[in-house]
Formats: sequence, C-alpha cells, structure tokens
Amino acid sequence: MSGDATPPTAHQHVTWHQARAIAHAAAPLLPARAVPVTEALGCPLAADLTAPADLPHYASSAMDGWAVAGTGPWRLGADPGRSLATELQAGDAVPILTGGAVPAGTTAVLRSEHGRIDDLAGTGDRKTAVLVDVGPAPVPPNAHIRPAGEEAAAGDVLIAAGEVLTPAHIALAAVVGADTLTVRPTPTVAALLTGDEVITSGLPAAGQVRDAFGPQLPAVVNLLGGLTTAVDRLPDDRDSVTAALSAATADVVITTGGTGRSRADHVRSGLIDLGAELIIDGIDVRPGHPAVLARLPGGGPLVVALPGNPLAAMLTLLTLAQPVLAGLLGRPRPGSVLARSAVDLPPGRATRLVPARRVSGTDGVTPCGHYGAGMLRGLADADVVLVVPPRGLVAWREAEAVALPWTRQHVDAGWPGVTASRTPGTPDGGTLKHSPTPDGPETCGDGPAPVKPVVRVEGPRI
Ligand SMILES: Nc1nc2c(c(=O)[nH]1)N[C@H]1C(S)=C(S)[C@@H](COP(=O)(O)OP(=O)(O)OC[C@H]3O[C@@H](n4cnc5c(N)ncnc54)[C@H](O)[C@@H]3O)O[C@H]1N2
Ligand code: MOO
Repeated sequence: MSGDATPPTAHQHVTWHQARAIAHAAAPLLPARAVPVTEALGCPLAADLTAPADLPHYASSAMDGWAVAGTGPWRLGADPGRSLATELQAGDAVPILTGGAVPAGTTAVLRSEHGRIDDLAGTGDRKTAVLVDVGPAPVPPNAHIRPAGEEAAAGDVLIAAGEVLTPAHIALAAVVGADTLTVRPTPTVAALLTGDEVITSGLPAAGQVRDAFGPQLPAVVNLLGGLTTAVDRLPDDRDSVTAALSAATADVVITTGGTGRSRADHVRSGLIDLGAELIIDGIDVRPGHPAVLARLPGGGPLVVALPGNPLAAMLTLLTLAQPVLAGLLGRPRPGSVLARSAVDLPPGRATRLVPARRVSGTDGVTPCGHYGAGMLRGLADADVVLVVPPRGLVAWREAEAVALPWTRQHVDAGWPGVTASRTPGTPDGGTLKHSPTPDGPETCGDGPAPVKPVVRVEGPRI
C-alpha cells in the first residue's frame, strides 16, 4: 500500500488500557534460540541443561601432595603428570597436583604438608625415595580425592528450563562443556531517532533541541527487558526514514519523532510505504496521542513509534514499548500501581498520564508540575505516573498509576525511606499488593476520604 491514509485495519482512538493490551497481544513470545554461552547471561533458559558426563568427569586430587596406594611408608615413583597411564600398587606413591587425575589404584592423597621424603631405599639403579606420613593421624582412605560424578551424574538436570541465567549458571554450563545454551532471547531493539533539529552535544541554538533520548533510551529498554543493539539518527526525510525502517533487523524498532502529519513527519508514511501493518494508529491519551504501533511486512520487526515531545515519548514507552517487550519475553501484561492522589484532578477529554511524586509524611502522591508534553522536569521528579481517567480523580481515593521503570524496584520494595518494620497503611508505610485486574480501580466517587492513605502495587510485574 502507498499514500498517507491510515489503513482501515489499524486500531484508532483506542484507550490507554486497550493500547497496552493490544501491544502485549501483538508481541508473542520470541522463539527459543541457541546462543553462545558467553551471550546467555540474563536470558531465561528454554530447555533443561543436563550433565553430558559425570561432573567431575574424572577422579582428581583436592590437594598438592602424593597419590598413595595402601598404607605407608610408600615407594615414591616418578611424577605421572596428568596421565592416567600409571596404575599404583599397594605401597606406591606418586606426586600429584591439585586437580590432577588420580592414577588407578590410588587409595588416598597425602597432602604435601603431611609427607616427608626419607633416605633412598635400595641400591644402585633400584634406589627409591621413601615417602613417610607425618600428618597428625594416618591418612584415611579416600582422603582428598574428588571422585568422578561427585557433583553430578551424567544426565542430571543442572539448570532447569525457565531459570534466568546468572554468572554462576554460565560458569556451571561452561565447566560441563556447553558451547551454546538454548534460551529465550532478550528482545533486541533498534532505535531510530528522527529530527533535523536534534543535536547531540553542546547548547542548542534557537530552533535546535538537544537529543533527550539517545543518552538514556538504551538504559530504559534494558530496564524493560530488552537490549538496544543500534541507535541511529535520521533527518526528517521520507526516503531516509523508509530506508532505515526497512533495513532494521532487531525484534523491535523504536522511533522517536515524526509521528505527526506535517510535511516533516515521515514515520507513519514510511511505514505505509513499506506495507507495514498499522496495529495502533493513535491513542486516546495525553500525552502520546499520535503514537503508532506497527509490524513491518514479512514477519518483520514490531515498530513502536514514539512522539517527539520528550515527556510524550517517555510515557509512550510505558504505553507501548513496555507491553511489547513483556510479550516478547513471555511475561504477563504489565500491571499498574495503585496510589492516592493528594489533590483532586479535574475531568478532561482523554486519559492523562501525569507524573506524580510522593507527598512527604503520607502515602499520597501529587502531580509534579512541569508535565507539559515537551517537558521533562516533572518526570525527573516523579515516583509514579498517575493514570487519570477522563472523569478525573477525587483526592485520596485509590487511583491507578504506573511505576516508572527506574522506580519500580523502590515501589516493589516499599517506598524509599519506608522501613520493613513500619506497619503497612501508616503514614510512610506502604502496602504493596498485586491485583489481577490490570484495568484499574474505580477512581471517582463521593465517599469520605480514607484516614490513612495507602499505596499498593497491582497487577503482574514486568
Ligand atoms: N497540527 C497538529 N500539530 C501537532 C499535533 C496535532 O495533533 N496536530 N500533535 C502534537 C503532539 S501532541 C505531538 S506529541 C507532536 C508529535 O510530534 P512528532 O512525533 O511528529 O515529533 P516531532 O514533530 O518530530 O517533534 C515534536 C517535538 O519534539 C522534539 N523532539 C523530537 N526529537 C527529539 C529528541 N530526540 N530530543 C528532544 N526533543 C525532541 C522536537 O524538536 C519537537 O519540539 O505533534 C504536535 N503537533
Ligand atoms: O500527544 Mo503529544 O504526545 O501530547 O505530546
């Protein structure tokens, strides 16, 4: 399809809740793939990792010293190195190092501190050094031998499918000889930042803006579970935007700017030129109404098109990119936070996303100020974002909000400054609670304001 008309299949004027649900549903779990062990850190394992052989796969010494057979004193033979060719007979000993393979016939390892080499016994070429046990007690059978299979038998499950791989998992996989691991991959994200007026350093002149996204978008993507593999900057030029969209190879493309319908805005038209499926074209939310969610043809990447206004873009990450990444990771649809607004918020034409910060001494939150679509101060001050429905909010009633990716851990752990010993529900004591309903509570009504405002978390976590 070409031209700038919106394809009839696109969801238009969807609500904020619908947009999140559609975005999540449009992003199915990424198929498992084998990745090098070195790239698997942080990925959920897709198939059990079993031990291909006993672990350790040979009996080895746990000490520097001598492998001995039977009781001492022992005839000291040559260093067998790490060869298993030597077979000890009762009364034999050979030097051994920690980790060295114990020769067949070994009954114990005498650690170096507990052995003394005495005069040579015998005569001529048949002279042999004698090893004497001078430890506090005779070396017991099997001392300091790590038997084969001590840690795992061949076939044992070492790491169960679903585990998110830690450095210790990676080390374990490496020592059992795995070169690749089958994981649920981290969704990759390519960022395309549009705008002739956007500069990347120094003070912007009139008509210019400093790029707000490049310096932090990869970090936010990372907090949402993705990995940014490319950040490219594009002029406001239809061919450039179309070419960059068609060349993108990531699981998700996030664009910034150019979602409007002016002669300088080319993201929507570029998508249409390429025959992309527009899944969402416009959301009834402020800020962020021109946002687009699309899929490039041929099973290509999902495209999350963020408006250029900085606050609008950052909040649209929560509206669209967060559920998309959650879907690709096989995580539930992101939930929301329940908070109480310390002030009434009047009705409006659409759902509004309002950065809000905690009110000291209470568990209420209040709008930060400076939350125009092109601003960032309010967001920089915010603990959560209130989701204000068109009917507005009544002060101190439970209201829906979303945690910011960078405050989520504080919300999950209780608000910053709240100690675990505080009684939930008292001022500064947060009660965190999940709710299965991602669509939020009833937020308006005429009942009395609660005495003790409570903040809680609802819905599945990302
Ligand atoms: N006639 C109309 N005009 C506009 C409407 C509308 O409905 N009718 N909607 C407004 C809203 S709301 C938004 S949001 C924007 C959408 O704009 P775009 O997505 O096309 O973004 P741009 O026009 O490219 O830029 C908007 C604004 O953001 C600044 N920007 C862009 N990139 C960056 C960046 N990397 N760092 C910092 N700031 C950036 C850009 O300079 C503009 O100031 O359209 C409204 N207009
Ligand atoms: O919708 Mo715009 O995204 O308000 O700034």
